[in-house]
Amino acid sequence: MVEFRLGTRGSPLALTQARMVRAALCTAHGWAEDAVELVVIRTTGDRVQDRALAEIGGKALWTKELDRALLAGEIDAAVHSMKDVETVRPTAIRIAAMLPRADVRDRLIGAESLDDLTPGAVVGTSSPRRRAQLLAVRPDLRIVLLRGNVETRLAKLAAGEVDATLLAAAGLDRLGRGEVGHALATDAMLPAPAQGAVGIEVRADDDAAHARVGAIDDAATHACVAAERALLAALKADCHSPVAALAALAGETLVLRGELLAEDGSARIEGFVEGVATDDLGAALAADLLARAPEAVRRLFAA
Ligand SMILES: NCc1[nH]cc(CCC(=O)O)c1CC(=O)O
Repeated sequence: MVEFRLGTRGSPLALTQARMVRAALCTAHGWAEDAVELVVIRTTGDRVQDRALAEIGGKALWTKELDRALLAGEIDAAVHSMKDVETVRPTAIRIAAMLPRADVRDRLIGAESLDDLTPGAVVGTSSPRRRAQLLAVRPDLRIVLLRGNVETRLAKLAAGEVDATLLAAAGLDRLGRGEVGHALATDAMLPAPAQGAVGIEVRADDDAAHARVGAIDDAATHACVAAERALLAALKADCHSPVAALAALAGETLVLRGELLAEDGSARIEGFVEGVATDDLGAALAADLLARAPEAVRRLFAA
């Protein structure tokens, strides 16, 4: 008997993550696997493959159709890569849980390290953050747009369309491609806010779904990702902004690192704050970074 309907995108990574959520729910509640039905929903981001996502209009590319299904009662919860979830969500929807976070790092594929990329190498990415971070250390690189799901990007690399690319370790690992590429230390390449985290959203008024999903929440991941998202929110930025952030918990203390970049990598402002995990940390770090950013960078944010 179906106890719970879980909405997900249909990409191989999304499906893998949805299956992980299903397994966690079944374990937590003693359900058989068929108690959780996976409902595949196609999003704008899945449909439009030929343009930079930032161009399509940015917001809600991966969430709008799942939001609609959730609010219409067609699904009880929606699974997302938290990295792709806007900071401002409909008030009728809330994040009920996050799975334990995976490897947060980016992997470089096509060279052993950033230093090993040949002069003028062509690196494919559709992420303004990765583009800016690459150019900050290697202004000689040619950064070109590379889109598609993880397997598509790897195929384009294999076909010689680009010399190298960067992908999240989390996605590669979850797809069983853990052998691909070389992980970059977070000091060299701070990840995107919420990278490696899978979140589950429910309707704000659905207390039953909230309780069921809340049972699988990883509190440490949730606190760290909330802090990273608070920084992004305070900057009025989104996943198409040249912003990196990573939080870590040491006991009760949360350390939030962040980075703003000029789109061409010509400026890079880094900082960190620490304290009790609240939204104030993100706001404090945003204010500090903006205060130290040159006008050309500040203009990109908090507009
Ligand atoms: N923006 C696409 C996206 N959203 C989540 C992941 C990977 C999994 C994750 O970071 O949680 C990816 C691909 C990538 O950046 O390599």
